[in-house]
Amino acid sequence: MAPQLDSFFKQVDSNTDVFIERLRKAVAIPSISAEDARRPDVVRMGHFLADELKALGAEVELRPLGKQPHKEHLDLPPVVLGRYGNDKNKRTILVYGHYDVQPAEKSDGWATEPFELTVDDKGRMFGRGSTDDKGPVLGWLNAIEAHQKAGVDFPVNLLMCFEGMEEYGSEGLDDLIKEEAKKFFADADAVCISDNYWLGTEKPCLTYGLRGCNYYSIEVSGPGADLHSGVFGGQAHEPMTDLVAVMGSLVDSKGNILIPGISEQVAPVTADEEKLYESIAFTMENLHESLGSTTTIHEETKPTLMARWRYPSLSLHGIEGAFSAPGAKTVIPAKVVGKFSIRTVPDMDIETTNKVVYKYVEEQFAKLGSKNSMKVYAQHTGKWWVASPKHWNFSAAAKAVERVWGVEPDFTREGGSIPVTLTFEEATGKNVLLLPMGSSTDGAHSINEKLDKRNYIEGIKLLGAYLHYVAEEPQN
Ligand SMILES: C[C@H](N)C(=O)N[C@@H](Cc1c[nH]cn1)C(=O)O
Ligand SMILES: [Zn+2]
Ligand SMILES: [Zn+2]
Repeated sequence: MAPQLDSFFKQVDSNTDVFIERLRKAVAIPSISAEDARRPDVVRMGHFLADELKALGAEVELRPLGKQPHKEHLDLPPVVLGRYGNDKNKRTILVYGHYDVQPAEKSDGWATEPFELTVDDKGRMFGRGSTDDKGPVLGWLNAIEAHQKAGVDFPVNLLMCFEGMEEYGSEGLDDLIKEEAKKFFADADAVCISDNYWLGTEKPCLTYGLRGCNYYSIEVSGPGADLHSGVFGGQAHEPMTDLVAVMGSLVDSKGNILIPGISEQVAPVTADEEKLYESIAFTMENLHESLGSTTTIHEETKPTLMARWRYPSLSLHGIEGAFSAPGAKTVIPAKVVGKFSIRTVPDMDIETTNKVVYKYVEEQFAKLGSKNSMKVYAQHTGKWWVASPKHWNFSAAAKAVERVWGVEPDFTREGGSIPVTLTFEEATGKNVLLLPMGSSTDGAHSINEKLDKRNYIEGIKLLGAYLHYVAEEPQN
């Protein structure tokens, strides 16, 4: 394998500019799944990927998913299904990624235009989606191209499933995965997802767990229209005052969730699990660097990692309808929608969690004695996932990490969520591996999201090397 991988690696290095150009084109498409007006851009991004794949010789289908639930005027973006290679003597690996991105505006505080890939002198490639998840998705395409240019036989058959709604709860994808498990995905021997991050900036990891995510809205309304606070203040119940009181009762500033019935569902920590945290390469400095501050709740790494992987958390995200522009508008908003989410862990149940959340929010609102109306509902939900890393899929990836990065990877869990991971595992019955490309300082979902050139280029080598080791790894 050594000379083959060396030729592949050489091609990756000499095609650096081509691969960065491909990322530049992808970042330039503002494929924001959460914004209705950007839906044509999300669709455009799906077509861009499909065209790039076709040009590389892959068989590609754009699968429509129908209308978006609760937004029937919007078509869901298509799922890009691809196949590269169909050799019965090779293993088949199914890879998943997403081509949609989080919202981004320069005015949010970006130093550069979010949809223009900007490479600085430290090799940091700034742009929305660079690390989450356009860089890793293009990593698979780049690995194919470097094999072709190196004249190295592609070691596996590759099935690809790239969606455009991951950042909005993967609407519509669960059903497609279940339907295709015994059709398009039938040959898959294992699944690999590159859509998370290292714990720090130097040590690669393989990931075997994710938290789930239940995302909620609380709508409070009363007045027929926005009001003048001088003319009407003190006379009408104000939706924003009610909402802030309810939202303020969900979590305290130490991160404790105040809703009864949440912590009761969390599985107890075992003695074996306790030991795992000791060997992970992670420092508080890593956290300070990726946080961009030292404002941590915990002072030590173990409770910090447990808070990220092992316990639920509740975050307040924003208020739709609230005055948020600079200046001093004296308005009483007539209707406001508060958004919060709970990251869930074993053994939390989606429905039980919804039930206790609705009950608690309704009780808190009732306590206010307000004449306004309140509605609470889940926008989307997705279950947590924890798998066994004792599988050839993981051992092949560990060898690839050692070959490319020269170190043994850490085995980690992830605080974020990729809702369809569990669906892939259950529907195909195959092992799922998370193989991250980006690092802890990439700022996914934040301003100034970036992917380091080094992580992109070595990451392409990693994805390709993983496929070579997969081809050779003995069955468990
Ligand atoms: C880890 C992955 N790259 C990611 O960012 N996932 C999102 C998925 C999500 C869940 N609800 C909305 N989006 C995340 O963890 O926030
Ligand atoms: Zn994301
Ligand atoms: Zn992602």
